[in-house]
Amino acid sequence: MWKRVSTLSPFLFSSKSTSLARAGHGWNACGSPAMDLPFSVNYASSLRDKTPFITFVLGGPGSGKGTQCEKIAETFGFTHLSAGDLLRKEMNSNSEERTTILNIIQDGKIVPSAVTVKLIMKAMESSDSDKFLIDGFPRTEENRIAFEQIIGLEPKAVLFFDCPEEEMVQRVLNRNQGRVDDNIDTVKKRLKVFETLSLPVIDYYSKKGKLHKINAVGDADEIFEQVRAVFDAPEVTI
Ligand SMILES: Nc1ncnc2c1ncn2[C@@H]1O[C@H](COP(=O)(O)OP(=O)(O)OP(=O)(O)O)[C@@H](O)[C@H]1O
Ligand SMILES: Nc1ccn([C@H]2C[C@H](O)[C@@H](COP(=O)(O)O)O2)c(=O)n1
Ligand SMILES: [Mg+2]
Repeated sequence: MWKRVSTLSPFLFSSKSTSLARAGHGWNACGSPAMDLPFSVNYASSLRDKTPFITFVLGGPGSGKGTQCEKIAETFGFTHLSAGDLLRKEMNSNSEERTTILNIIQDGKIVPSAVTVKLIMKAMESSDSDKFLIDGFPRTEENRIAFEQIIGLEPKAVLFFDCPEEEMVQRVLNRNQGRVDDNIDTVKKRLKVFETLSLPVIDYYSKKGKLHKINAVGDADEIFEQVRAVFDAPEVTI
């Protein structure tokens, strides 16, 4: 059963739109926690009524999150939402936030949570699914807290793809999908951000007993067998 973790603050129910300028209040691109959400949303309550099955998918850059999410979605019927893909789509739109998002991604940093959570929530709201894989989120404690405050739900399970840095670097540099952050300078920065800001989130879910650590080295199909065991286990009833 889903646990509702917080009462939404009154300011979540006004009708203002978001902008990175407003998001700048109380938040920063490096992920320092701030509790005072800078924008307003009014669609979280319908999401909470759906009480969807949420799995967060974590791991460093190039650890194979996207690759494994595709297999999980196909096998177990989850809807795959990649936070990075949602941000790239926003970056390539005529959104007033596109340049700021581009600069943050190119610099290997983390986009303010207000922006990312809003994109995830919109995607969840516009889907009929009740099972979501949220790939690459939460990347920071700030991300995690913002999701809890705005959506009021916790993940049922958290996957962590554990991969050595050298392997991640090689995979990213060989990816060849034209991503602005697939270069050695940005990858080094992303690895540092992963270590300083994302590992504490992984530690948080480990302490809560929700973390499933997957050895992300080897053939993608072999890795998926470890993932399959997680979703086949009786304690993770989908
Ligand atoms: N087990 C694997 N062995 C070798 N290469 C892999 C493996 N899994 C994925 N790859 C390749 O490594 C690259 C990175 O994989 P993927 O995009 O799934 O990682 P990611 O964790 O989503 O990365 P990012 O956080 O940068 O989005 C891709 O080119 C993918 O095809
Ligand atoms: N929660 C997130 C997820 C992603 N981003 C930004 C910064 C990442 O380097 C970039 C690419 O994400 P990926 O496709 O690797 O998951 O997108 C973020 O700021 N916050
Ligand atoms: Mg990815």
